[in-house]
Amino acid sequence: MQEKVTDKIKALPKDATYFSLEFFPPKTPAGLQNLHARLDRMAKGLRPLFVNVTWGAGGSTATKSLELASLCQSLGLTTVLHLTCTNMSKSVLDDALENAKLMGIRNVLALRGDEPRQHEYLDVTEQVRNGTGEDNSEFVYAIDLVKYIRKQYGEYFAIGVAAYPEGYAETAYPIAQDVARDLPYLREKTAAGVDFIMTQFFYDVDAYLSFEKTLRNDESGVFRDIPIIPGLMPVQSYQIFRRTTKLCSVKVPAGISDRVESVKVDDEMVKEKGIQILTEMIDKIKGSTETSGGLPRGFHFYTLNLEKAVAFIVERCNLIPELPTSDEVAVEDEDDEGPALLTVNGGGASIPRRNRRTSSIISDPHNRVIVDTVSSARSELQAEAGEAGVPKILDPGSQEGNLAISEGEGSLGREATWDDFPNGRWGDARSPAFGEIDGYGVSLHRTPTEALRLWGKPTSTRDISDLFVKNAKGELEAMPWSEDSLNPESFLITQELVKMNDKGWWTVASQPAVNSAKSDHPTFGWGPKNGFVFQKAFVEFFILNDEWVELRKKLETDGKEDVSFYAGNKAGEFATNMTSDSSLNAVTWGAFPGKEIVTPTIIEEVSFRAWRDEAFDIWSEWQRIYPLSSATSKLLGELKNKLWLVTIIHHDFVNADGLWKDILGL
Ligand SMILES: Cc1cc2nc3c(=O)[nH]c(=O)nc-3n(C[C@H](O)[C@H](O)[C@H](O)COP(=O)(O)OP(=O)(O)OC[C@H]3O[C@@H](n4cnc5c(N)ncnc54)[C@H](O)[C@@H]3O)c2cc1C
Ligand SMILES: NC(=O)c1ccc[n+]([C@@H]2O[C@H](COP(=O)([O-])OP(=O)(O)OC[C@H]3O[C@@H](n4cnc5c(N)ncnc54)[C@H](O)[C@@H]3O)[C@@H](O)[C@H]2O)c1
Repeated sequence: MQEKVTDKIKALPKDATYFSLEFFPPKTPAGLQNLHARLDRMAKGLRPLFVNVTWGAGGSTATKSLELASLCQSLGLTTVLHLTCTNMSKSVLDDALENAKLMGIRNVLALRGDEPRQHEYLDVTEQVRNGTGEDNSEFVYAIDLVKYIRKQYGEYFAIGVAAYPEGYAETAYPIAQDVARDLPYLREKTAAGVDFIMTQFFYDVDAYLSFEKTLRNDESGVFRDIPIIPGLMPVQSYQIFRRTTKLCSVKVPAGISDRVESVKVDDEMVKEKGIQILTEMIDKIKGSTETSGGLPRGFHFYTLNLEKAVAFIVERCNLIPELPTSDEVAVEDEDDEGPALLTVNGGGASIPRRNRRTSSIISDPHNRVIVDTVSSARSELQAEAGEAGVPKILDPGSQEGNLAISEGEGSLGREATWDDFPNGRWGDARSPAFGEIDGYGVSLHRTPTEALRLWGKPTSTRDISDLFVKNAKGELEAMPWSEDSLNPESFLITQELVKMNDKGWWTVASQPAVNSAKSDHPTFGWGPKNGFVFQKAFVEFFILNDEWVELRKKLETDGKEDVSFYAGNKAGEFATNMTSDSSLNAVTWGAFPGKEIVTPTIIEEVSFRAWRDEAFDIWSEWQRIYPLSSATSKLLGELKNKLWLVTIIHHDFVNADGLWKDILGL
């Protein structure tokens, strides 16, 4: 039976610090396998007090979230399962709570999720999935979930809720974020039986401390001695920083934004600056004891399933707890479940020992490197031991070794942090971070009001083409598939994108070819200084079935030598000209002094398939903002069944016009 996080916090000395790590269910099976290794390493090297597992709004990740929660439990990590309550069947909720209990989970973060949808917006399949046949209208706000869990499970679960230090951002209504407006609701929600509060991330520490003070001094007294755990988002990359702060309406104080902006073309420097910024933020919060409620200070990290930045931050801030004494640690046997660890005495170099269960991921090329490294490192170790003539002492704790690996030290560290440059969300599908920005599931990232403002009520394919054309010209800031405006590099191919969209080949992603640019190039640059970066042109777009049949013939004859393509539709049909399902296409790569070639963007079948499903779900998400009987809902519903999503990669990156002129005939 696992512990409640509140009991673990209570057991700490009052002046102690602790931290928690949040993970989301990876999009691909390989991502989950790699997260397993990562979680294991972070559990041993960083020793968080607990971990959180996110939940896709509307129950969209129900199975995967429970799977990940179970993995965390199996690694001995105290787990907080997030749960949302709107737009999903009560039976999904009941199953989740029951499964959580069966797994021994004692902690739930009770959330609302998206705004509840009205009946006239739900189609039949949705009504079945959402259980609108069963009445789930009792769930409108998170407080309803808190009350429900208390009613059904008494004190079994420790219940946490979300709070917003800068005020809740509700773009559906034209009102500014306002802590004072939220306060009565947060008070009521907390009084309904809440044990701890976790906050939205922020970069403005003064705003956070003022929020904390407001809560502690609230005359109701409900916040006086409840754990309030500030949320922190490490700066993983410039793009992710920009995107997440914008999506969550998080303010960035000028001092912080200047520091990140000043190094934005150097990914390593961005990460390093981010580590410094977070370290300073944590130190300031640690130093502010008068609003801590007399409780140990906790910090919650939104990891985005990456490890390097978090490992550095918790180490620099001295948040990693001491190891238990040696008699509390059981020595793991080679046949045990879970990787055991070998450490050279006092040397800080640790070597994960593979066991049967983890051997299945050896088929992954990245992990193959790990295994090779392990065996060579092991023989080095043996040789060393032989020369010295004394056997090395095993240290199964090996916190330092794991920490060094999480921070990227040595060849094992390079393998642990191989996905540390996720340029855009869509790096390598084997990365646990692949394809996500918050782990809350498929979303328009817009409220219905905002979506209507942007995209209106299209009733014909011409209307849809017009929206895509405006987006390609930079006149419309977002489309359902591209939540941000196009990157400056896309303006090199504006004419081509406009032509495609105008003829109804609706583009959602693209890049021009680049036959080498300096890594600090204002438009194409990324990665560390003094490097050179390259790109193959690619374009991804929706196309109507009949036109795809024609285009495919052309690709298979004219383009045979120079292009790879992947195509798929909502019904699950799939087409490619690649001969093996394991072949991949590096479309962006960089050569940097002292480093192997870095390939941050890879297009391959597994990532295409994962994205294809999501891309068609986004059509459904868009459709859902219109009443079911409306012409727009009908149009979007029909279109998603008639379209193919196609990605075409042009390999001859020296010929910058090749894709657009020779292949697509634009
Ligand atoms: C730490 C954290 C973790 C999260 N994890 C997830 C996750 O795993 N999956 C996911 O989908 N989302 C997650 N979210 C996002 C969350 O679901 C959304 O922000 C959601 O829109 C609001 O959820 P809530 O629980 O804060 O809602 P609520 O507490 O219901 O509040 C929502 C808004 O309604 C207002 N309100 C509350 N009660 C009333 C009332 N009676 N009358 C009028 N207004 C009221 C509140 O002031 C607030 O403005 C997370 C957010 C945070 C901060
Ligand atoms: N083929 C795959 O395997 C795969 C997998 C996942 C995601 N994706 C694509 O990546 C996109 C999001 O990933 P990201 O966050 O890394 O992308 P991003 O937002 O960084 O965009 C990638 C590139 O596409 C350009 N772009 C954006 N919107 C466009 C549009 N409407 N038309 C033409 N070009 C556009 C951007 O300017 C940028 O250069 C998805 O929309 C999807 O199309 C592809």
